[in-house]
Amino acid sequence: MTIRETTGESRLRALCELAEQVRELMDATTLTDVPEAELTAVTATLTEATERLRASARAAPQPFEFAPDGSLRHLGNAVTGAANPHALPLAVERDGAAVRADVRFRPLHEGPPGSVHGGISAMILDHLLGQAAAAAGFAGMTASLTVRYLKPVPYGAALLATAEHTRAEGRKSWAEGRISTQDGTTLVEATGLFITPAAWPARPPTPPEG
Ligand SMILES: CCCCCCCCCCCCCCCC(=O)SCCNC(=O)CCNC(=O)[C@H](O)C(C)(C)COP(=O)(O)OP(=O)(O)OC[C@H]1O[C@@H](n2cnc3c(N)ncnc32)[C@H](O)[C@@H]1OP(=O)(O)O
Repeated sequence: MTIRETTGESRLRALCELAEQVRELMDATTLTDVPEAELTAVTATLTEATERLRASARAAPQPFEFAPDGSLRHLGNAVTGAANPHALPLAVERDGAAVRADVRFRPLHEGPPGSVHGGISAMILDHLLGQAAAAAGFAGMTASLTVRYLKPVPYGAALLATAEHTRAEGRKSWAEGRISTQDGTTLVEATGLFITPAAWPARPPTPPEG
């Protein structure tokens, strides 16, 4: 894992703006109903744009790094990374060994008709539980994740994802969390086991946010 000090904040902001535009593009692609000729024309435009971006490419997404304010961030993360178009991106807030994030899924995340794919909910919970473990000082890799799907998760609605660290034993630690509606109805809940790899420092720095 690479941790470096960030230079080129202005370029990083431009990269995050590009990623946000790509999210808009993905939404538009999922929902578009324009005629075939327009689809073909837009595809040609995007093919050209893709080649322009590939003119100079790195081997991996943006790494863990220290932001100018000293916080640890991971702009390339698939769940929280503002520079990764795959990410919602989730803005995780920490309160002791508990974390929370507002979530609004999009039609792009559809699994069953009209609701969110279960794997997407699991991904969000995996990350939240992992951050709760890290917030408690037990940053690690997910060893197991148990997800219980209680009610379909809607897209388009303002939802809340929360998680907290529950206990630790050596390099193993456990966390639990849930995705709920604003009125407190739990839609999905999860428990996870996180293991700090033996090769990691005993207590890696705890990330204040995504
Ligand atoms: C430097 C800066 C850092 C900053 C840091 C910030 C972090 C910011 C957090 C962000 C939050 C991200 C949250 C998403 C996190 C992912 O998505 S991680 C990606 C998905 N997970 C993986 O890829 C993990 C792949 N697996 C592995 O790498 C290894 O199997 C593991 C999990 C590290 C364990 O390997 P290991 O340390 O060699 O384990 P090992 O010594 O064999 O066993 C240790 C103990 O754990 C038990 N165990 C091992 N595996 C399992 C298992 N799968 N199930 C149950 N028990 C198990 C063993 O039985 C043993 O138990 P005891 O005998 O001690 O009682």
